[in-house]
Amino acid sequence: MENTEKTTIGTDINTDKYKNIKRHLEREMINLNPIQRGGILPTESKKVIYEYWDGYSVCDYCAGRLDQVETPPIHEYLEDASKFFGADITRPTHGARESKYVIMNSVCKPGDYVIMDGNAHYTSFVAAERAKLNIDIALVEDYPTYRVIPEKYKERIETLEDEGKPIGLLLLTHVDGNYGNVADAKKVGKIAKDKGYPFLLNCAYSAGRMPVNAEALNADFLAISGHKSMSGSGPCGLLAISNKNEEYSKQILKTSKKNIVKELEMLGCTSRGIPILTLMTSFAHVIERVNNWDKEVKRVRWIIDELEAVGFKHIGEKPKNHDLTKFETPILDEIAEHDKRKGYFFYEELKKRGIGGIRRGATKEFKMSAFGLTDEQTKYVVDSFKEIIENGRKENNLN
Ligand SMILES: Cc1ncc(COP(=O)(O)O)c(C=O)c1O
Repeated sequence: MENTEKTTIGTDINTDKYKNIKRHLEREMINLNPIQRGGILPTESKKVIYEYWDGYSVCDYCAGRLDQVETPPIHEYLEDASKFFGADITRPTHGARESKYVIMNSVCKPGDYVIMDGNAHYTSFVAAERAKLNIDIALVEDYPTYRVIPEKYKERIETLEDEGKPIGLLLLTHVDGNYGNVADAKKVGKIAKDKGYPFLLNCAYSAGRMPVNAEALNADFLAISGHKSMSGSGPCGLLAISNKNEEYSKQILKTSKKNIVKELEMLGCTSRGIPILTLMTSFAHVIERVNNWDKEVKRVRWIIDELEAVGFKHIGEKPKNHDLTKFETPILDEIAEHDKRKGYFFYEELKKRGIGGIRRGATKEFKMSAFGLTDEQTKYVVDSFKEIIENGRKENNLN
């Protein structure tokens, strides 16, 4: 018989505090945090959220698997995404890290070595650890450039081979999250190809901001972040797969013995609501901005020139090729020493001017991005930095 007894589970929990959660950084502010700039939704995506905000909202017409859904046009979107990324097959995931894990867990065997660059993101390490792989590092250049050295991959392959250690995968961070260096993926891909190892390109900071083509870069797989660089609501991502080596795609897309349409690595289905929907509605916007990447590169180079002239030092490769920029800022540090607000003066002065996304209290160095800002906004940001420095100098009698 059905249990109709009334329960009181959870009724003593005060849930009022969850009812009106406000975003700490106001939406109207200019957000300079590099992880945020490529995930800002265009208006068309914001509007569609109202249609799709229920739980499994994209699954109304599912015939068995997420990537095959025709209404909304997920299947078509994934085919178009493959075209856009120069790949053959694309699957939705929950983010770049999940895409990396899928590859590591399916293409490699436990105990294999994955060779990654010295700028690799922590998510590459945790994905490898979870897949029970060993990690080997291809060192990068020292301070202040930190550029990836493609030849180091060759060296590491040869060393591991000499030591009889099994290599399962080469992984390259296309654009790293500390310096915004754009690695020479094509060269690393060529090394992987010549040596016969699969090559995974972590495109969390590249695909969706700048042109990325798996075939042209000799990449077998692209790990793409929807919320970081494809104007998607988090969490979402894509895994783009080249089908040149069918052995790999067979392993990655292996289906369950019991639930025969469900792909194991996707645990059947991945992104099942708003996130995948926003990837689709933002696609036109993403295509347009990728085709305007040259303007973004010009923008960041201009910012660096302007801010180096007032005492900032840009860290990373020169010339700069990506919007994520790291600065050492000794002048801010000097002002902080004298200002009564100490290290918080910079954050507070920026906030007054409607600018956010720079870490609170950071004055020695910080990362920023102006990706997608208008020219007017870019100038406003740079002028605000200059004004804050000038005022700080004057008020504290610094030269
Ligand atoms: C270089 C790089 N790779 C991967 C990630 C993780 O991306 P996701 O959140 O989509 O897993 C980040 C996040 O900051 C990153 O900077």
